[in-house]
Amino acid sequence: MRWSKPATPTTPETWPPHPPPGETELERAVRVEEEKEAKRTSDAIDRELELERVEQRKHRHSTRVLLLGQAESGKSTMLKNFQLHFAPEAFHAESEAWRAVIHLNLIRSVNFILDLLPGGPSSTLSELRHSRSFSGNTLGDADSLLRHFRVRLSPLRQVELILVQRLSADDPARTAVNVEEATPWYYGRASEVSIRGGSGWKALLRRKWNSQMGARPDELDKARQILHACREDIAELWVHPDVQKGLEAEGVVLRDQSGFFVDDALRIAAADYEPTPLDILRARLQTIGVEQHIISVERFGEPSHRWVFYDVGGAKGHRASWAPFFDDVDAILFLCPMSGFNEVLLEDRRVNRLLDSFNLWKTICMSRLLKGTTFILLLNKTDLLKTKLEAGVSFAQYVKSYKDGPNEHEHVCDYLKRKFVAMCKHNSARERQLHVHVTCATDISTTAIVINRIKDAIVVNNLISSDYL
Ligand SMILES: Nc1nc2c(ncn2[C@@H]2O[C@H](COP(=O)(O)OP(=O)(O)OP(=O)(O)O)[C@@H](O)[C@H]2O)c(=O)[nH]1
Ligand SMILES: [Mg+2]
Repeated sequence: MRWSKPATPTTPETWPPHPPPGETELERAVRVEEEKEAKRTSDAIDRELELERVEQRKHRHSTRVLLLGQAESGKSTMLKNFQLHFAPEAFHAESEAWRAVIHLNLIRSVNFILDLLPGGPSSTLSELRHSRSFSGNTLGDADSLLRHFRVRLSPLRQVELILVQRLSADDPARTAVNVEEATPWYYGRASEVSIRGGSGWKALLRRKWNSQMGARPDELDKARQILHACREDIAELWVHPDVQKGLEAEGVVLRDQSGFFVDDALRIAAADYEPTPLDILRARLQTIGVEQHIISVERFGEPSHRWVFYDVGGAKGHRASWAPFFDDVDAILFLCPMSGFNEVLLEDRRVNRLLDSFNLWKTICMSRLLKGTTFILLLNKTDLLKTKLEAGVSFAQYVKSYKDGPNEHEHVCDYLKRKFVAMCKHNSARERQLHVHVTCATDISTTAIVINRIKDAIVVNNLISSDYL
């Protein structure tokens, strides 16, 4: 907020003014009180102005970027890439915290499988049908196999509880039970991992145990030991033909879901597991609300440049909290997951993902607050788009305006690029800087190239708008 100081009634040399001649005792008391009040107001405004100046001095070398896009478009993953690129030491220092998220991703997938298959709490009315078709084994065989895994892997429920408690320990309102409420539960999906509050949870996992945290000092170690003891069973469960058939019968492709680590269970559940940068990029942690992340560029012998990122929750219920951040950013990074053309939103299963991205983009372009802001559009998840098209999923079947365009990756990317650029032109109040990149946010080396281009585009644009160029 900007303050302007009200004009003082006299020049500073004559402040406070001389007492008027013939002033009574009462008039004097009133005048002195008024002068005191005026001084208090003036001092308060001076303090505000000074604070603002300090803030401006501090932020002179900051670039502020707002990440926008629907849930699971890859915003937080792109942010991790910026961290890895600009501040690799800080990125690596956080890998221990990410280990807990990766373990939780893995455990939730396993518990999801056990709950979904016949006999589990989430199995549906079709249970009987699937039990019968469960591998062509007799009903008894299938039942006893699943019972065997459920018993062997039951300690994972406790590990899940410990990790959730530990990750959400700074937020008393969010317990292991209501942490689930952040995302609507959907029958065919493993539940989300979501924690409110920026990067505070990372510090929590590093910090030594204290009595308020609710987890005993050895509990994280214990959780890792239990997971380690279960790893052979997890791997066995996953490759078992009955389990694969059961998931297929339910129409669940677990590999396509965010935070899928079951293929790597033996490595990830190993006692000495250290997450790789790629593991960290693949870890899924749903963003709740708006998180501010400050990245200080690690460069020796140069003054540090700061990047301030606002990473938002993309699900429909979180979008109302985006607008207050619109008027104070240098660039918008908008992500559209191209592979979503044949998917629906998790929070509203009537809405196609690509259509939702189009509508969001249109709304952002039309925003008056953003009329002068540089836009960077990332057409993300290009790898998944390619896999889908190569597997024969028809783009034109879902996007009617594509008509009889070739079902090839390059053509589809080109089409989407043209479509987004045209929407931007059509809906922006005035001409704006728009940079478009096709990305795979889980590919570190290609994303590094894109990040350098983004950096150049934002820096040049800032120089232009500050009249340096
Ligand atoms: N294969 C593939 N996976 C990706 C890509 N980009 C992101 N992901 C994965 O997609 C999942 C979701 O990404 P996030 O970055 O958490 O999505 P988000 O936009 O921050 O989602 P919200 O926080 O819910 O708004 C993560 O597990 C990522 O690893 C990509 O280009 N290719
Ligand atoms: Mg996110």
